[in-house]
Amino acid sequence: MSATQHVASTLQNAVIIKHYTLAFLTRDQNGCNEVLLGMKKRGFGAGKWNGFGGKVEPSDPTVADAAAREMTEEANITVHGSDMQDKGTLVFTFTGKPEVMHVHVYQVTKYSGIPTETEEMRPQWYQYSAIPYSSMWSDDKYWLPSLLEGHKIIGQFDFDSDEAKIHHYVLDTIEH
Ligand SMILES: Nc1nc2c([nH]c(=O)n2[C@H]2C[C@H](O)[C@@H](COP(=O)(O)OP(=O)(O)OP(=O)(O)O)O2)c(=O)[nH]1
Repeated sequence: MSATQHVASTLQNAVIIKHYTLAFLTRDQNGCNEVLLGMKKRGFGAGKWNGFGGKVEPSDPTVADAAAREMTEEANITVHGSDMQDKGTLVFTFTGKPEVMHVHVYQVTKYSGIPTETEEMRPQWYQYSAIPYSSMWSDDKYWLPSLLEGHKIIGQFDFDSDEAKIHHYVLDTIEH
C-alpha cells in the first residue's frame, strides 16, 4: 500500500476528523530563498517554530481562505486564499486520542504588510539552509525540505501519546 493509500484509508476509517491548515510563506531575498516561520507562544505546539495555521472554522468559505485568515491572525500580514498553493496533506494521530488531524498544507508567495508578532506567534524569516528543525515538530524534517524544493507531500505520522515520539510514518513526495 502506498503512503497516499494509507492516508486515504486512515481518513476513511476515522471516527473523528479535525481539519487544520498549515501555510508557509516564502520569498526570494537577494537570490536567497527564505521561509517565514513563527515561534508558537501558546497552546498546541507552544515553544516550536512552525508555519502558520490552525483549525478550519465553519465560517471559512474555503480551506484556502482558512489558511489565509490564520496567517493574517498570526503574523499580521494580508494574504488571499486564492494565492494559496496546495502543497498536500498531512495526517497526525496520537496514541489514545480518537481524533485524526487532517492538515491541509499550503505555500504562498504573495502577501502585503510586514510580519509582526502577535499573541500567538513571533515570526522570523529563515534561509532554507538554516531552518531550525531541532526546535520544530519532529516530523517536519521528513517533509518540509521536499515541500520547499517545490514538491507536494502526502504523509501520515503516528505519534505516541506524549506528542513527541513518532512510532510510525508513511510519506509520498509527488515530484513537481
Ligand atoms: N509543522 C507541523 N505542524 C503541525 C504538526 N501538528 C500540527 O497540529 N501542526 C499544525 C497544524 C496547525 O497549523 C497547528 C495547530 O493548530 P492550533 O492548535 O494552533 O489551532 P488554532 O490556532 O485554531 O487553535 P487555538 O489556539 O486558536 O485554539 O499546528 C506537525 O507535526 N508539524
